[in-house]
Amino acid sequence: MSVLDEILDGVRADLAERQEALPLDELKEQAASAPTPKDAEAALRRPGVHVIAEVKRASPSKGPLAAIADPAALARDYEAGGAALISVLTEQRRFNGSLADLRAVARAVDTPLLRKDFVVSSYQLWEARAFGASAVLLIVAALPQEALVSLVERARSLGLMPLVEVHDEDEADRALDAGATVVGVNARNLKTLEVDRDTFARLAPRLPSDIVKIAESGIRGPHDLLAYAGAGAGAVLVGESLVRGRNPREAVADLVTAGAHPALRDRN
Ligand SMILES: O=C(O)c1ccccc1NCC(=O)[C@H](O)[C@H](O)COP(=O)(O)O
Repeated sequence: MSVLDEILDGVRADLAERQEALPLDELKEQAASAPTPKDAEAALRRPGVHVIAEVKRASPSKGPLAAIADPAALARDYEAGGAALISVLTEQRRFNGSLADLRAVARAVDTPLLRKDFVVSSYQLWEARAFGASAVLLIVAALPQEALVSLVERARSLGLMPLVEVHDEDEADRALDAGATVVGVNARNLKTLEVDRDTFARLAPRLPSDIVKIAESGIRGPHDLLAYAGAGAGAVLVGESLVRGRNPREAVADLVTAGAHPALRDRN
């Protein structure tokens, strides 16, 4: 069984418990009283190469990364550093995240939030909406095509931007067929967990120019952002190097400064 399959088994079990505890109708009522989602895609389409800063406590590849006792305080640092979006990992078993983290961050910042999880059901989209997200991650490798198409449409109908994540050529084609307009290329192979920073440059030419292209994983600092920018990235998604660093606000600001270089301004 692959790491992704193991994660998905846990996600389905946890989801079944939450669905048992809170029927969909009640969750929909909570979503209806949540604030209107922000326009995450517009934030990514502004000139420059943007930073999506991630609240990430642990990962399958590295184990514990950072305690993050106060995710809201970390998110405020990310916002002060200029992050265009903040990603909050809500998967519990392997990433030690939660929907409570998402809610705490939503109450603390104005920056649009990405719910980063392993979405397999529209119930999780309603949760994302109810807990304050403006965007959701949809991983092509985790979804049959029919489900992907339906979740892309449903996310949009709830006002959430679908960020569709791919790892290879076939998945990139599936993302486009599903109507994705924002595509993340994850350099982390979900079978081996190894990071190959050449993946983005290989897949980017396959994605039309009007697609927002996000380079995900393994970004250590401005030099990686600039390399991804050179290969066509409109944004980078960064977790580990921010949560392990000494000053997340400064680290985000350094990335944002690199992404705002005049040579990169007119590319989106
Ligand atoms: O991070 C992992 O080990 C991982 C393993 C299996 C599935 C997903 C995984 N990570 C999710 C992500 O995509 C990253 O959190 C995100 O791209 C940030 O990556 P990094 O900057 O390398 O922490």
